Amino acid sequence: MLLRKKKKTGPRGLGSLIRALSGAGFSEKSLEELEELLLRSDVGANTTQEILTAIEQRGTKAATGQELQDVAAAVVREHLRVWDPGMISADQSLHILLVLGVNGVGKTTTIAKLATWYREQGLQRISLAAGDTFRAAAVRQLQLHGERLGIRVVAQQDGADAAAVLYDALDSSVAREDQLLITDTAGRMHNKKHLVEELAKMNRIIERKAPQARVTRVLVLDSTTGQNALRQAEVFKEAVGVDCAVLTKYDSSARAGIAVPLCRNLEIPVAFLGTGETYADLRPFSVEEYVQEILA
Ligand SMILES: Nc1nc2c(ncn2[C@@H]2O[C@H](COP(=O)(O)OP(=O)(O)OP(=O)(O)O)[C@@H](O)[C@H]2O)c(=O)[nH]1
Repeated sequence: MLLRKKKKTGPRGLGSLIRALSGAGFSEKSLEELEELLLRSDVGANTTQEILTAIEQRGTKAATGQELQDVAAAVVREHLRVWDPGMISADQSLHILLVLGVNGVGKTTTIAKLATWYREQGLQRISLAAGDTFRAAAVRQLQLHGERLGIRVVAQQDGADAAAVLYDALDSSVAREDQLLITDTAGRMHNKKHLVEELAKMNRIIERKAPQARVTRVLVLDSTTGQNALRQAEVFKEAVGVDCAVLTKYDSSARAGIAVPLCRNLEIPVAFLGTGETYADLRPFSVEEYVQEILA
């Protein structure tokens, strides 16, 4: 695990398709092809239409390929939102990341990557809490990451109450003066009532144990799953609220456009992109880089 680095594939061909519309390259067929590729890349129907309209308004006859690409880039750029990971820094007191997401999206790996990233930013006291007690394997997996990274993991026996894990973790995090506590949560999205109750319970415990702590709800989404990921975001946002998202498997997604509808339709800013399977494969979300890559 966490050894292979996957090749980047990209959505892609979007940029060359747009550039090729310039001058004599324009045809209804090539415009349709572009529409299809935009939709397949998951940027969303409204943004797809906006890009097509902007290109037509710019006029494909006179514009260079690069100018058409710039027009498309401007549309995409306008909708993107960033959550600044620098909001958590070494000179602040306890910040709690509640990590949300359904099983299989890369949640556990992302927690390990976040811990690695923040440690590299100079945070010295970081703990992890194995709050996905619904799945025994998730607890073990987090413990393994913690052992490999030399980062403390608070866990209880299988089937323990997630809130009890957080209770313990907060006790020790406050005592150790942790700067960051990253808490896994169970991702049973199909049971919205349970999701709400679990998060409400966690919030009450934080309120009681660490009222000064700042809390950020991070939703982990698998960027290869397109509309599914958006649906998950919708449910989590409605049930418990979401402050920012991490999009995993960006490296292996041919359609990584979901940051656009995520920001645009659900108003969830993106914090990081997961770019591979090693601990170092986490990149703060940059609008410019993303726009360049989507339209490469
Ligand atoms: N290529 C790639 N793989 C990733 C990324 N993030 C996670 N993975 C892989 O995705 C798989 C699932 O990741 P986990 O962290 O186990 O996912 P989880 O959400 O805890 O899901 P379960 O453990 O299946 O419930 C693992 O094989 C990870 O190595 C990423 O950004 N890029």
